[in-house]
Amino acid sequence: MRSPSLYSQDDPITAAMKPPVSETEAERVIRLEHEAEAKRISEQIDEDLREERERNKKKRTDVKLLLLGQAESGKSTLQKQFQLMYKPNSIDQERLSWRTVIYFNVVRSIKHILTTLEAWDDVVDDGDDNPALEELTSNGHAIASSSMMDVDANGAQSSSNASANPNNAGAIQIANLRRRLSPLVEMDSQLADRLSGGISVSGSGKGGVYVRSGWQARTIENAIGKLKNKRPNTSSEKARESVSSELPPDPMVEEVARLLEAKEDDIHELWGHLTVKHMITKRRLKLDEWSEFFLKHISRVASTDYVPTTDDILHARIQTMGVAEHIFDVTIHGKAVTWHLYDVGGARGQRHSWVPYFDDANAIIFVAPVSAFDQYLEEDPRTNRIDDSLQLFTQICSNALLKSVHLVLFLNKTDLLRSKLDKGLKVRKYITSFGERSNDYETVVQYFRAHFLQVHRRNNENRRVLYTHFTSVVDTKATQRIIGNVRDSIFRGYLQSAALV
Ligand SMILES: Nc1nc2c(ncn2[C@@H]2O[C@H](COP(=O)(O)OP(=O)(O)OP(=O)(O)O)[C@@H](O)[C@H]2O)c(=O)[nH]1
Ligand SMILES: [Mg+2]
Repeated sequence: MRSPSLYSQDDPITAAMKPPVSETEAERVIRLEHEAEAKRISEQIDEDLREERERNKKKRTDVKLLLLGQAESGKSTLQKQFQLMYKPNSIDQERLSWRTVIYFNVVRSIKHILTTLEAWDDVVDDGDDNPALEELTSNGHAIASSSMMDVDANGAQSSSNASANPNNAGAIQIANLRRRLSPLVEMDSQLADRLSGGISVSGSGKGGVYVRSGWQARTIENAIGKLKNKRPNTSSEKARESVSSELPPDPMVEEVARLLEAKEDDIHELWGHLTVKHMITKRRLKLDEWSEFFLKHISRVASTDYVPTTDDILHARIQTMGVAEHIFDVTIHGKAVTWHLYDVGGARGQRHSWVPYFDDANAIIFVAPVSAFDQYLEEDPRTNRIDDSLQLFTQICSNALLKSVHLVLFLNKTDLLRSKLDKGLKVRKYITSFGERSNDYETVVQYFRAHFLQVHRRNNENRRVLYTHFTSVVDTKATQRIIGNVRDSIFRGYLQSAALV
């Protein structure tokens, strides 16, 4: 028996496909139409399959990088550095939306200063340190924020504090400043609402404001436009115009800008006031790094045509809620690689949202702020921040889902550590195990590094390498160099593991 060939007349398929002998012209046209449609569908399927193959191929060159670490460790700031390096235009596009955050940072800082001063009756009494009050303000922004409520609800209380010390000129000056600054301070909750989109998250310590991924796009719609109809005559006006929009300005944000300009002298006076300086020296008033940064630059920030600089954006503070994905196309040694950067919220209440991202992560940068040896968690004021970082790092190193992930450790905020040590802060006062070691920068960073290395060693069944870097992620030049190194080493590790699959 002959086996049927493709051309064989006996081939049942060919036979079935053959047009009937009695086919009319009209039937022939319909048949050809059907055949053309079938061909189109078949080609479409082929094309879909080809695209899917392409997508899968691309997927294989996608690198997933998680930024992990406690709140305020610097993850989002590091993400901004990636953005500056690989998508610089996007920073320009969202530049104006950072104005709202920076205004919020300034208003919150002023509120925090005034509240803390009020807790001390607006005076520094060198001879009479009240241990109860010291306890109240030294350890807790949370405590400070609860007394903030009293100020808001009862503004008159501030002047009564001053009248209780009628001979104290400083207290009267501060009471007057509090009264004059109150319209600005009262904008705090509206700014918070604008940024969080009205969502409040419990357990955010000092009343922190969380933003979800994509908040820039939402706030930028409200933040642009003020000078739209004016001819640009300064570089900042030009910068505003470069972000074109037909959307109207946000009257609330413009009101804050107007108040800041009107109150600039008062803010200067408060920031330079002797009582404030004394409170800082005596560590009764603890200011966050971004508070100091923006209060030092208040003349610039308070000007009506203020446009945040890149340095301002790197110093701005807004808490991340959940997990924000950022995608960058990076060419490494001539190969196009898509990087997915996951910037997570680091507060304890946010950490549960990290786990779904562990499954297919290629690499982790764990960010630990080494300057935080004298600081405690917002969420739990009994836990020292370095302790929390070490505990969290232990969990990451020992997590079974992450056991083959490339691991990088950033010992961050080294600039702030240096300045704290220069001011004479003693590590052993907060970390007793530091003992009698020398309190200089090199000894301190190596001491902290050794602790992280020990955690890694004890949780390292797979003998994976830990890459450590001392960083200050607000320093663009240094950070971008480190990002380049990290990128290459992650990619090398990625290629090796891909080759094993
Ligand atoms: N001086 C200095 N400031 C830093 C450094 N790293 C971060 N900061 C500042 O610290 C603040 C907190 O940084 P973020 O990047 O928002 O912290 P985060 O880890 O994203 O915090 P969450 O989103 O709450 O988890 C910001 O105001 C940053 O500008 C640093 O190395 N040096
Ligand atoms: Mg963040």
